[in-house]
Amino acid sequence: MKDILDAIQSPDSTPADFAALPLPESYRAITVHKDETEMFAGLQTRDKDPRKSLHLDEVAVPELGPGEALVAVMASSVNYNSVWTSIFEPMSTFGFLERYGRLSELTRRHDLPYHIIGSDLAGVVLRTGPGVNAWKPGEEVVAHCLSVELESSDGHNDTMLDPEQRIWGFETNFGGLAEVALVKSNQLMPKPGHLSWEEAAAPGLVNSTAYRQLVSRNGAGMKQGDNVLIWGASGGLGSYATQFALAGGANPICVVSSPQKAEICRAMGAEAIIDRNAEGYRFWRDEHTQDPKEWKRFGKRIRELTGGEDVDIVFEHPGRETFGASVYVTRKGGTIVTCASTSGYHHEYDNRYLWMSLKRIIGSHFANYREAWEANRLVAKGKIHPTLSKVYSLEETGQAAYDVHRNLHQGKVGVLCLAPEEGLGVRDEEMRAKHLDAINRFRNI
Ligand SMILES: C/C=C/C(=O)SCCNC(=O)CCNC(=O)[C@H](O)C(C)(C)COP(=O)(O)OP(=O)(O)OC[C@H]1O[C@@H](n2cnc3c(N)ncnc32)[C@H](O)[C@@H]1OP(=O)(O)O
Ligand SMILES: NC(=O)C1=CN([C@@H]2O[C@H](COP(=O)(O)OP(=O)(O)OC[C@H]3O[C@@H](n4cnc5c(N)ncnc54)[C@H](OP(=O)(O)O)[C@@H]3O)[C@@H](O)[C@H]2O)C=CC1
Repeated sequence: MKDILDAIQSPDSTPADFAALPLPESYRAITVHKDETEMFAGLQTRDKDPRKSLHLDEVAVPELGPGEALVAVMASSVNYNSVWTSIFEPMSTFGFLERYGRLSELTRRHDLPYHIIGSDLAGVVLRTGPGVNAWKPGEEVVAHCLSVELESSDGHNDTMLDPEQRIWGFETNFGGLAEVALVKSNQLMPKPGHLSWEEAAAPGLVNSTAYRQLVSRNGAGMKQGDNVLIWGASGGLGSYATQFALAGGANPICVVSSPQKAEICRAMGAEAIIDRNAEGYRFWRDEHTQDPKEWKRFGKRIRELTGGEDVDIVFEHPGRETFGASVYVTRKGGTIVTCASTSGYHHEYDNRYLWMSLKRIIGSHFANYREAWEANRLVAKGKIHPTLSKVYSLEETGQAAYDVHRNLHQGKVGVLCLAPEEGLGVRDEEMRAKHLDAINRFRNI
């Protein structure tokens, strides 16, 4: 592993040097264990502690198949799907690995008693499998997390519709929170040269998801001037949705839960901000009953901020807690676009406000190949910036996931894998200098 790191850090290394480097037999990786899936039985969701279930293990390097690449991972990031994996909710991810393992001789590799997690990476290609021509050892890359087989025509127009669509590092093994990762080569994209390893690893999953959900015609198809209500506007998804809204000439109405988070949204350029904590919205009177008066109070607040307009789009992900309010405050003909249900997946809303006002609910999930590429291109062009706040070592991944689980973080939380320190891997200092303030906006707050 040391030789690999030395090659990555040497400016003189050539593709041939990388191709000639022997692969290690094993590497360090963050895992959950199949024999521990019941460890939190009986606990409330918030009390399930990722620090207890996430392990740092030495694991074997997987066999490389056709169309695949092994990547030396310099940095990764924590996504909420890793939190779900670590607390075994809504189900253990080992069921996904077993199902994938049944697909073919080659996919059987994924069905192991340990699951190497992580759905983002920035690093360097070490080896490519047969049939890979577009990528070579030594190339600096990021990887998006869409894994598809594309054997069915269902996914040939929109790769998210492939019946064998999976999220790498969540529904497949050999993810990015590790020193080495196995990906399909069409997950690879060029690493933006003006970013460090940990900055480059931060946007991938959430940036691509927010792009499809908000910008793409497969999602809400946001246009100039749209009022966009963004829940968790300084969080993982929300910090990119806010940037897309601002960059696309829309008007984000950012919902956050503290003055500090409100300040971050202001620093990004948003003006309409709601501190849901300070304003004390209680959309649920009790576990079973919502309070439409609170929906209305929330709607009035939005109208105050927009000069009397309702929102064209709601960028939804909290789910049960907020969904009734989201449907209510959407304008006639508007769109609620949802990609998650952090607070509960059984939503309740008053359907009269949906059908009588001709609103639409759109389900959105990650991004297709093209959308992920377009989202990465915007980062590479300095139009969208990483929202990295804090960086942990690989050993500390449990703590990093705990922070995200307990909503103690801002934006994105990074993890150094092979990178010995922060700030390495920048290749375009001139471009970086132009965007430095924006790149550092979330740091250490
Ligand atoms: C990029 C980052 C993303 C995120 O962070 S997202 C947030 C994290 N993700 C989640 O929380 C989602 C986790 N996944 C799940 O909870 C489950 O994954 C799903 C609920 C999505 C699906 O459940 P399942 O049990 O895996 O799938 P089924 O489709 O219900 O299949 C079970 C059996 O039911 C059959 N079936 C499906 N649809 C129908 C139908 N319409 N009529 C009759 N049968 C149906 C299937 O074929 C299959 O059958 P057979 O077991 O024999 O293979
Ligand atoms: N389908 C897909 O492709 C994807 C789905 N997801 C899912 O989306 C969800 C969010 O992910 P991500 O943005 O990375 O997570 P983060 O935790 O980084 O951000 C979410 C933000 O939502 C806000 N929030 C949380 N709970 C509530 C609530 N009950 N009511 C209102 N606001 C709330 C919080 O902001 P504040 O406290 O400031 O209001 C929080 O910071 C997760 O469930 C994740 O699994 C994520 C990426 C892709």
